[in-house]
Amino acid sequence: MKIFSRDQIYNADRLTIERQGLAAGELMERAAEASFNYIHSRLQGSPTPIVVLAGTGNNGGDGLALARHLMEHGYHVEVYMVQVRKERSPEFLQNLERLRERKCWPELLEEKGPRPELGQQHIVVDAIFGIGLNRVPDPWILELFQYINAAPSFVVSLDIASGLFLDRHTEPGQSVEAEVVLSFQFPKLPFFLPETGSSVHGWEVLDIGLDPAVLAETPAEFHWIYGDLLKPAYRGRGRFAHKGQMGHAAVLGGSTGKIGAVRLAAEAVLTAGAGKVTARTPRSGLVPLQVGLPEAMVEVDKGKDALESFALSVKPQVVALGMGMGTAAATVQAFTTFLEEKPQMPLVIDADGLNILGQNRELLDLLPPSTVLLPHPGELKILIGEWTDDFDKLEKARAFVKQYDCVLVIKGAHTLTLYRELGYFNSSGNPGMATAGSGDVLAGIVAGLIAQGYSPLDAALVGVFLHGLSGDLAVRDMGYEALRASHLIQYLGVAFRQWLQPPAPAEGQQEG
Ligand SMILES: NC(=O)C1=CN([C@@H]2O[C@H](COP(=O)(O)OP(=O)(O)OC[C@H]3O[C@@H](n4cnc5c(N)ncnc54)[C@H](OP(=O)(O)O)[C@@H]3O)[C@@H](O)[C@H]2O)[C@@H](O)CC1
Ligand SMILES: [K+]
Repeated sequence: MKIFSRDQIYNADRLTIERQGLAAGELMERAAEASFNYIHSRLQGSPTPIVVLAGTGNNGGDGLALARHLMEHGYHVEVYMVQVRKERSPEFLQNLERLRERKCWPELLEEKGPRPELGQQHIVVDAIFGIGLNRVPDPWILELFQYINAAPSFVVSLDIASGLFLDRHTEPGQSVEAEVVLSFQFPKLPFFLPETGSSVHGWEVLDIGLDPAVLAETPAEFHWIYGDLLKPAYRGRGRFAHKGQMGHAAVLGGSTGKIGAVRLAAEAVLTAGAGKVTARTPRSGLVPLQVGLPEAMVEVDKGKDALESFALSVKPQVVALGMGMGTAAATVQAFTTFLEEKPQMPLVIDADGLNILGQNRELLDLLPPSTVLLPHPGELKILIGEWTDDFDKLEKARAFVKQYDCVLVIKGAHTLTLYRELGYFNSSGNPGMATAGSGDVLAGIVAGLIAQGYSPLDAALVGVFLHGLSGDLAVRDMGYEALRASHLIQYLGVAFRQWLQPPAPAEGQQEG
């Protein structure tokens, strides 16, 4: 699903009005109706008091229109106009008039004066600012945000949590914290970034019927990725498939005490469907790997505790390297020689492979095109340098991807894959996956998919998604705490099956 920028949203809004011949206020009415339906389907007419806080622009207008629908359905609604500025948008005024016609006179909420009571029983609709926010709000408005955040009420924000900038950094504490954001037509970029995403506990995209042709023809820089979008990338296998056709991946890494990382990655390669895996480790890895993973072929290096050569006697379709590898001088030299000899297959690089690249930056120029790099935030810093905030991080990461023509997978709550000009946020996964070895499993899955013929970008997107889905399925049985990386491999088969199931019929439809 596309994530539009502010200009793109305003443009889609304008073109929809033109192409569909809509009257002024029609889109606002659709946004309000969709928000009403969301709230009404959950409250079912219960006497929960609802406090609507409306700014003076179109986001405020959405709030007023929603208040009208709620009142017409018998809800108890208190409406406040937050005087964020003197000017009022025409559609705000139109909806204010409609409320007054229904004998509702919203109270003005200004710098001075009382604040509404916000108790545990209240639902607060935050319609103070939408995507039009273009400067830091006045101090009294920031205080009002804090007042809302300190209240025990359930906060529903319209379109975006008020105070969050759509396209730049928001300082902590300068926005409303929403239990749920009802986001019109698209999710918004700040939902996915760790610094701002924490003010949005949940979000729902509500369709307000923006013109489908406009949505299709507008290119977006960022996308939100879920399973159905990835299905066309699936490469099935024919009835006559044999292991020689299902691909061969090599996993290079490990050091004494960290052989398990190679074992996890190699096991994930096979569980992701590759026909064969060869693990190359120091000599200390031979016994644990042969015993622990009988399906793997093992090549041992002359180095006892660390890899001293990357020279493989086999010709795999992909090489994954770096997990548990250490950064011993001999290993750095081996990695350098390997890259200087221009490897002819795609590479997947993780962990110490990334640390070595960051500390020997001339090696970055030797990476084959579309190499997949899988940094966690600490490794990312080594690659792209320090960043001041998440937007700065995005900019630096995108410049890095452009310079080195790589697929950069930034691991985190919404793992972000960057390739060429585009970014893809993943939708699966959970905090239980913040556990040792989780990254080794991901690297193995991605390599296993490339071995089977997936492009490096598709392998990264599908791999990240399945890894997260596997975590989501595993957590149902064992909870966050007990989840270990091995479970991610164990549940991978169920994750594949769930991914490939036909979509569930929409509500109200019968399977036929
Ligand atoms: N696009 C769509 O598809 C649809 C959009 N809809 C809704 O419209 C919303 C966008 O509405 P909007 O453009 O009127 O902006 P909004 O956020 O209400 O702000 C109002 C004005 O406040 C101002 N301002 C900015 N910062 C400020 C500050 N710190 N302190 C004080 N003032 C400040 C700034 O004006 P300025 O003062 O710069 O002239 C700004 O224009 C969108 O989020 C969605 O809810 C739906 O109705 C239907 C379809
Ligand atoms: K809002």
